Amino acid sequence: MESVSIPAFPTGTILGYPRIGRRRELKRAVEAFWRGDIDVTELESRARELRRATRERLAELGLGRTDSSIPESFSFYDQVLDAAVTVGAVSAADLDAYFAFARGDASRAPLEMTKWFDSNYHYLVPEIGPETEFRLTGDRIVAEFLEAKADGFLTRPVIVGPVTLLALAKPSAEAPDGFAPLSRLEDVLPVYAELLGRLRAAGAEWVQLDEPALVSESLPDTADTLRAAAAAAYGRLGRVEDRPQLFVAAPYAELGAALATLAGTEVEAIGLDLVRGNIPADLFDCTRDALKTKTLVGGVIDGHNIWRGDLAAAFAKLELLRELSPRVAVSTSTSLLHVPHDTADEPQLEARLLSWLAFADQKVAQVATLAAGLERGAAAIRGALAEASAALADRLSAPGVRVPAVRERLAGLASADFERAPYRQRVAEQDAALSLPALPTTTIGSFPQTAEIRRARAALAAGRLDAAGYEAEMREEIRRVVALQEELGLDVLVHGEPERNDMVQYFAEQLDGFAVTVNGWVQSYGSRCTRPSILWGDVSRPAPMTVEWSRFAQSLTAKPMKGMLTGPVTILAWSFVRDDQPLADTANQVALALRDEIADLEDAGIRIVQVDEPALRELLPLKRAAQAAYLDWSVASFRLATGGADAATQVHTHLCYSEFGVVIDAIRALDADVTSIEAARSRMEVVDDLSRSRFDHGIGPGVYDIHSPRVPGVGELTELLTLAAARIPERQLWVNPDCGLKTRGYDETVASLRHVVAAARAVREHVGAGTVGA
Ligand SMILES: CN1c2c(nc(N)[nH]c2=O)NC[C@@H]1CNc1ccc(C(=O)N[C@@H](CCC(=O)N[C@@H](CCC(=O)N[C@@H](CCC(=O)O)C(=O)O)C(=O)O)C(=O)O)cc1
Ligand SMILES: N[C@@H](CCS)C(=O)O
Ligand SMILES: [Zn+2]
Repeated sequence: MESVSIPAFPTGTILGYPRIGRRRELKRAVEAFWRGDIDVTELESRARELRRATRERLAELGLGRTDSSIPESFSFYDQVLDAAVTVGAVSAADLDAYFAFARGDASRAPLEMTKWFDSNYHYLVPEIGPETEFRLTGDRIVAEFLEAKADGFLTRPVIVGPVTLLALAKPSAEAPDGFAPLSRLEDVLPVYAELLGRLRAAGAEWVQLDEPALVSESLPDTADTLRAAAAAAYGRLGRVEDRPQLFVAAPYAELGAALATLAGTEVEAIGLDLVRGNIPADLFDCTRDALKTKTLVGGVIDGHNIWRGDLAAAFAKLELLRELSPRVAVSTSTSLLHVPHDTADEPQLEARLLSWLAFADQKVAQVATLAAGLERGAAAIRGALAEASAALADRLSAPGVRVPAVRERLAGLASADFERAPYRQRVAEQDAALSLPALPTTTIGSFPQTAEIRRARAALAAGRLDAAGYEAEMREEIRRVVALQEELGLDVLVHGEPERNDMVQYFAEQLDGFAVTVNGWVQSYGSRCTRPSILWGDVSRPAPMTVEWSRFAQSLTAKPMKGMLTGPVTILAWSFVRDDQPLADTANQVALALRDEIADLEDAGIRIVQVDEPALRELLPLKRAAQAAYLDWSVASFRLATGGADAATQVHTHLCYSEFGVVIDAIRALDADVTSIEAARSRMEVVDDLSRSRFDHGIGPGVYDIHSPRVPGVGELTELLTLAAARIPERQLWVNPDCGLKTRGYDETVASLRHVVAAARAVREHVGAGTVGA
């Protein structure tokens, strides 16, 4: 390519934008399509309108219309599934087939879903084996580029890069033991090459390839293997003739040694996460020389959090980056997928708090400001930098940010506050208090959140229903759920969590130090969204949060009713958390609030309390060097939350949505009396990990996957339970689904739980007869 014809990388850009829609238009459209209320033409038309509105909005906020600065990052469900479809690893001829991979249908189970790096976004895990045939099958990425072009935009197509796609895939059922999907790199590269050619032919000047796998040390492939793959991939793609310029983005952590690898390839631009990572200082001369020819895209605006932040410091990082290359651009550290659209949608928040925040649209504007600084010099943006600094100073010193009583209580903690009575003593006291059968059956907490429940909550918020009316409806629901569980024959009951909009937001709404949003939706997976709360100040509990619901539920049954709390790590993981003090301190503040709640639950006669920590694995740092310290404080905060519980109170915890092998020791260190854990999709693999680590507390490996409407048969449940019973001593084994039932309907829930109880009874008889594992 002639150097004169190379289009420059835009000075300011973002790695991606929320795609669910400012008012969750995409959620409503795809769910309407799934229900059969709209047809595919209507779905496509609504999606097109959403993409059009997004481009217009981004241009309005300061990104260029025709300079490739607007990323084309739409997806109907998930970007990993999209990339797998594009290269033919998953063959989905139409949207029905596409959604079937995500949600399952009569003929197939859904693809596995797991956490996207250390975020609360979940991607679908493609299955790739030696038999997978790669060919360019999906053309949506080209079509969306052309659609934008027809609207007068020159956008930048975005796709998950080949290394990350393969590194995140799992071996197909046909693959031999030890097979690594990344071994198919050479076969998938021609497809990416062909795609690049098509995009160039369509007029694309830059393409963004997302390669977050390159920053992770937590994937099955080692960092060395991933780097070698990147060298091969971008060596090969760099040589494609007549292609767009390549922008390889590496969000979520520091690129480290992989920066030198990318520098040694033909890619034209490299995206660095400068929120999580630093500008490398110890580079070899050859890398320094190579980087001088690249555009370095500094991800200095945090895509993962909602603070307005220190804009002057961000600009200083860009200036430092200029020492490595004369071509520097500004970007977000990650896609803005993880943050809500616009602070203007939250007029109910205090103006002072609002002035500290930047949601996606404010971050785009920040990018535009810093780009102006890069182009015209710091003086041109001095005012904006000073305003951001003033807001930051205000945040750090505002009332409520540091509350002396909270700090004194934390400072007074002793090691005994993190310890319960010895486990053997607890077992004896709990056995006497609870008299449970062998292999007790239970559920994880939530029962289906029906349309009626959500309507009642919406009516309460709109003032169409008063608090007493709302409470009466929730009590009625709890009555129904308790009666149902009695009828099903479950042993440990739950109240069903109908009163909770979300397992984190519900608590945030009642704790001091948090604010919650009304429209701050963030995609968690597919059409499912959450409104992460904003943890801005010192946390304390003005009043009990769950006690009256649990007391009421317990009054309806003689069986033990589990109190249900969300643990400190998960409350942090699924909120936007203050960044002015160590997470460990914030976690302990939340833990103390939960500790008081547990004491109140005990006083109300609750004998089992579950403290959910599904996000324990999610927050694990991607870099190994940081993992031990994280596990120390996260485990400590759980122990602080539960450490005040009486020996006779049975403390449960629940974990889901991740690979747990790497945190097995931490799970043991939580010292929960019973741990329920996702296991069905991996056919109880986690049970092996646990028994290898000599886990001797109670364990409830989930026996069926609640992510699918499919009702598991008694036979398969019995088989899975038998597998578990062969590895876990009878006194330890509990029987439960993988996770809460809030996203399921009642028909499948009742049928599934009936089968679970039947399977537990069948296996109990075998265990009693001593035949399991024989
Ligand atoms: C368990 N998981 C969770 C994660 N993160 C959380 N913060 N919470 C979780 O439970 N991460 C890991 C997993 C998987 N992730 C999710 C995420 C989201 C859902 C889910 O079911 N989300 C619901 C929204 C839940 C909610 O906030 N409900 C509110 C508002 C409901 C609503 O939309 N109301 C309508 C009006 C209703 C009517 O009139 O009919 C409206 O506002 O327009 C509530 O119940 O009050 C979702 O639908 O996306 C599950 C797992
Ligand atoms: N108690 C919660 C845990 C979800 S991870 C529920 O049942 O929905
Ligand atoms: Zn769960």
